[in-house]
Amino acid sequence: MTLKLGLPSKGRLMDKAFDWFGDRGCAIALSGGAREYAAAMEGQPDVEVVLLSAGEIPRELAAGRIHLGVTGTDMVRERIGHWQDAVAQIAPLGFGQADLVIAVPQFWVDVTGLDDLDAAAAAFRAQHGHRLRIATKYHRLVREFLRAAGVADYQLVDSQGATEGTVKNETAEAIADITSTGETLRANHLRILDCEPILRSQATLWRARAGDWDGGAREIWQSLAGKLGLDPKR
Ligand SMILES: Nc1ncnc2c1ncn2[C@@H]1O[C@H](COP(=O)(O)OP(=O)(O)OP(=O)(O)O)[C@@H](O)[C@H]1O
Ligand SMILES: O=P(O)(O)OC[C@H]1O[C@H](OP(=O)(O)OP(=O)(O)O)[C@H](O)[C@@H]1O
Repeated sequence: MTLKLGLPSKGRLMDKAFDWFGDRGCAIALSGGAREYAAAMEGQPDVEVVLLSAGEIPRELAAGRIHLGVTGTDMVRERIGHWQDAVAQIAPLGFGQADLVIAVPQFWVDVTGLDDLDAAAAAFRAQHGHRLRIATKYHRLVREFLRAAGVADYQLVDSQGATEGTVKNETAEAIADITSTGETLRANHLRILDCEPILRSQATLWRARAGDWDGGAREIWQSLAGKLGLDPKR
């Protein structure tokens, strides 16, 4: 029996996740070449490191195919309905911080807050005969947020990457995406709406509620949690 730990398979999130475990005495290293999606935790043959797309880790956790996983809060909340029923949040990891925000063109000088967006959306529909388009990959989170804010006259258009470019490309009037430094938004002449972010996200260690925990995985996790200084009961 092994404990399956899902980690992001590339980029900053992978490097920082490896560092986080390494800093706590559980070094993880790629076990094949740099391009082979294989890694192992030193001295822990009972922990199987599974490298996955950050966006797919929520699904694997929810299905119980991995016991533990590292991915952003945004990914879990967007991709798992009733996420608390499917996963337990073990610990925020202190990296991958980013805010999910709504941004509009800088030249929309009359639109600063959510009320203005609502008004602009109604005016847009009256003028153009279709709803204002907001490009995003965070459909669930944006819908919930705008419903709570009373903004209804919009439509979401799916954008799985380069979302900030959709306004210039005229496939959307506004966007909702993750930002950390704000550079990508500024470079694309967009301005964040003056309101709380939809979500403040960071990389987090999650535990699957489903899956096979009884054949030894629970004990491996309890031992690993001790090494990592985490609460094994979470
Ligand atoms: N600029 C950023 N700064 C910090 N964290 C970020 C930034 N952009 C994205 N993230 C976080 O990184 C995680 C992965 O996001 P992203 O959408 O970039 O996945 P990806 O790189 O496309 O990965 P994959 O394609 O493998 O799913 C998310 O939790 C997200 O919040
Ligand atoms: O506020 P900033 O510091 O400019 O960061 C924001 C950018 O970072 C993420 O993109 P990433 O580089 O991860 O690539 P992606 O767009 O392909 O997901 C996100 O989608 C933004 O585009």
